[in-house]
Amino acid sequence: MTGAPLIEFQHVTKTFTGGGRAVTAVDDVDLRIEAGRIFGIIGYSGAGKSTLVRLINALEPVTSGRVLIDGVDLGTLKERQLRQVRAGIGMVFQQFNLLASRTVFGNVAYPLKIAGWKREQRRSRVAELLGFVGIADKAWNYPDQLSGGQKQRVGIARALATNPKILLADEATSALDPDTTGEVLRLLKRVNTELGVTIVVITHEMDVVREIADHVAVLDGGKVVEHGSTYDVFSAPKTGTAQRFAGTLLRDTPQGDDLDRIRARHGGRLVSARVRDGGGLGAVLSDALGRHGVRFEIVYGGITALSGRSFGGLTLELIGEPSAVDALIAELRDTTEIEEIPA
Ligand SMILES: Nc1ncnc2c1ncn2[C@@H]1O[C@H](COP(=O)(O)OP(=O)(O)OP(=O)(O)O)[C@@H](O)[C@H]1O
Repeated sequence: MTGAPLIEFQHVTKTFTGGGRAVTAVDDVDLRIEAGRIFGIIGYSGAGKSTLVRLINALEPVTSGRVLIDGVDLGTLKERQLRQVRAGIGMVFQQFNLLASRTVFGNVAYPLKIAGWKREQRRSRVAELLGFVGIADKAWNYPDQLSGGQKQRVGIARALATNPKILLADEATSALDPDTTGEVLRLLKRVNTELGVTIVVITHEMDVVREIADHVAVLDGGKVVEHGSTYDVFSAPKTGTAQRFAGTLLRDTPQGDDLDRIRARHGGRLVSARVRDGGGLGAVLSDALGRHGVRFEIVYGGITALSGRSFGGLTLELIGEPSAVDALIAELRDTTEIEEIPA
């Protein structure tokens, strides 16, 4: 996975004007999405996620900057060439957007028909796709006879029909219950690993990012405020927005009433330490504690995994001579992200 990114934003701004006012939905975004990734774009409502997607599939022109797909600047293309680019990009929607008057087969065959596939080719391609998404037995059902999860499987099969390189999933699981969400996310993962499709997942749900995204960008007010590997961004979030999203995964530091209750029960000094994969906090602690003659008790904590790597926080009560506790904290600071909770 080297070379030019499959999708690249270079200083992209998108401003909507109308009714005498201007809204900058995407604000000077620089972003590279490499081929083969499942890339999450997370942000609250109004952050500019849908606009970003519409710029990728050239449904909207940029106001300034460049969007490149496979190295080609979309701004330089004529409408006919843009249609070709769009044909290489599949799209999955929150509300599925299936044609109610057509069967499952008819819905999945539709883009093939438009692309001029012959009847026999269409038949075998649709059969193959329905098998892949696991609803071959529903081919002759209509959308209103399907569950939400089944409808989204149809949506995914339809999006994949013409063998796109890129799949854009805009809140694709937001209308589904947690179990069904899990099934659809596992299917998207197979689309990525088995078919090699690069997936851009737009979501406001941290669970979706955690489940499938290997890389992520956090969008806020039209700007990318943090981006990187999902583990790096959410195990050590820097901005308030990323911290709030990370906080929905794990409560690892005591706050408010929890902290008051801990204080009431523990008279010693309290420190909170970050736990990071490979950080070796346990070994560092036991070694330093022994040497300084300080005892400890774990009073609060949470550890979870992201992309198969653990992170979290532990709050310890340190019990010992004040000078020994000071020396211990000073020593731990060299190797560990540790903070004393003020009394
Ligand atoms: N066609 C448009 N005309 C005017 N303003 C728009 C248009 N599309 C989006 N906006 C504005 O741009 C901003 C970003 O909207 P966008 O839909 O991209 O955000 P979002 O993160 O996808 O939010 P949501 O999750 O609520 O859809 C909002 O302030 C929105 O009102």
